[in-house]
Amino acid sequence: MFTRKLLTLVLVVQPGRVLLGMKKRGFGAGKWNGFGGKVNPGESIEQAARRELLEESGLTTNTLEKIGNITFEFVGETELMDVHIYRADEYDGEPTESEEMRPQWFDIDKIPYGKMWADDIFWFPLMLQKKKFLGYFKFHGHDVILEQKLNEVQQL
Ligand SMILES: Nc1nc(SCCc2ccccc2)c2[nH]cnc2n1
Repeated sequence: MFTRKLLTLVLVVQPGRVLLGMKKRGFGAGKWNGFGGKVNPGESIEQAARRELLEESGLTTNTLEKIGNITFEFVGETELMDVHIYRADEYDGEPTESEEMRPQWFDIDKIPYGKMWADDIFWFPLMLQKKKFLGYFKFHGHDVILEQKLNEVQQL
């Protein structure tokens, strides 16, 4: 019996570069990732994505575009992670370090996949091409992918 936990992830993309944050603590600590986290009761998923982006990076955006939805299963855990992924092509503010994240811009051809979640190398190219996708990744621990599905879709 699986339950699902709603989570958000926002990638801020500018021509030729993407903003990532080094997660300083908690889930995924030590990996570069987009900005995101939990959806609070009474909050829409999009509102939660905006809130986490502001809390973790200091940025706001008018252009949050839903680009993907990936479900993560971790062997031995009965709670699936239902991650709703957004792309922001514009932003206001300055990337600011928070308790959770240390933001840094990366050239598209220098994205540090070796220091990111192992699934990212599969769907980042779709995200960067503004394609929409649905995915499922089954992890053993935090580093080994046992099974994966990833399909481009026309609408989410
Ligand atoms: N890129 C990526 N991100 C996540 S978790 C993102 C959602 C999240 C969860 C908890 C705190 C903050 C943000 C992943 N999990 C497994 N593979 C993964 N790939």
